[in-house]
Amino acid sequence: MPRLAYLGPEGTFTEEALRLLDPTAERLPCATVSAALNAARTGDADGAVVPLENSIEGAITTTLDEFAWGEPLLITAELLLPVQFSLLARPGTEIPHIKRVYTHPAAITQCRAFISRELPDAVVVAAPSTAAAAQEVSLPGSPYDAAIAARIAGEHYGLVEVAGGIGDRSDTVTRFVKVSRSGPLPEPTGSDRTTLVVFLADDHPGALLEMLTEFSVRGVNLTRIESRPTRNGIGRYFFHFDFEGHVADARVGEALAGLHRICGEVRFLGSYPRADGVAPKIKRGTGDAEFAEAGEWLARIRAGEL
Ligand SMILES: O=C(O)C(=O)Cc1ccccc1
Repeated sequence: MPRLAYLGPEGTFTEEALRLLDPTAERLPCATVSAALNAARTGDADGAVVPLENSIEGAITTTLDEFAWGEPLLITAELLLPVQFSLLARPGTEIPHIKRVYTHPAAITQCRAFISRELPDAVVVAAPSTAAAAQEVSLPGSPYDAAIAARIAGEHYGLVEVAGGIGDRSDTVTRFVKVSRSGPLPEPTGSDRTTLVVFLADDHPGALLEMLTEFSVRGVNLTRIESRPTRNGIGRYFFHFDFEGHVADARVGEALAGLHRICGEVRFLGSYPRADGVAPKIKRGTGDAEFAEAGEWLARIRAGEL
């Protein structure tokens, strides 16, 4: 039974994602995304589950930066989880009494309309996770009056639901990934995604276009691109890419090799099955058989066969 670290404590959305990704895993709650990833790196856990992006705010930048700067990890699975938020408080609390709210930053950005409509005077403070916020609010003498978290977190920590379904949209989705310290890579399924971090060799006009061209000429469809600061002064960025396909696909392998030739550093973060099962549309001339046939043709002319 694998032991998986996750952003805890019990009752986080990440725990729900972990249970869906691996129902039999032993669960190791950690206080932060970094701590969960470190547990996977050191071997305290066999892997970790962390949030990567959501459909309202986009990237969870702590996770992106860990993937770029920390010891390398391999993404082996992803999950899309619809999330519903509740306002949770100690029994007897009513909305007019709520002056200090505690929750994870991703929940703050996804419940903005409710907060400004129902709690216009409340101070909202960032917590390490939604369940950590619920746990803190449950303590007698807590400086917070309410937490925003999953309803189940309220059940864990003895809070009542003051309001439910408080997200700005009912169809908000968070994408989680499962990572491990090393391979093997998941086998290609025909509906896969690959994730990379790419640092430029040097800053010059067209550097981003050159990278995108490596994908474009091989018919590789991007599904996410982010720029993050290199921490080396203003105006210096590196890039995260998600795209359709598996590194075992010829067009993806060739795109990676092309990036490796022209960029400063390419960090491969994994090829894994897509959670939505969508298969890529393979453009004419970019299928595995066409790459193989072209390679054989080139070998023949190099051998002097006319
Ligand atoms: O804090 C949690 O419960 C998490 O798992 C992070 C998070 C927070 C808000 C939406 C989705 C994930």
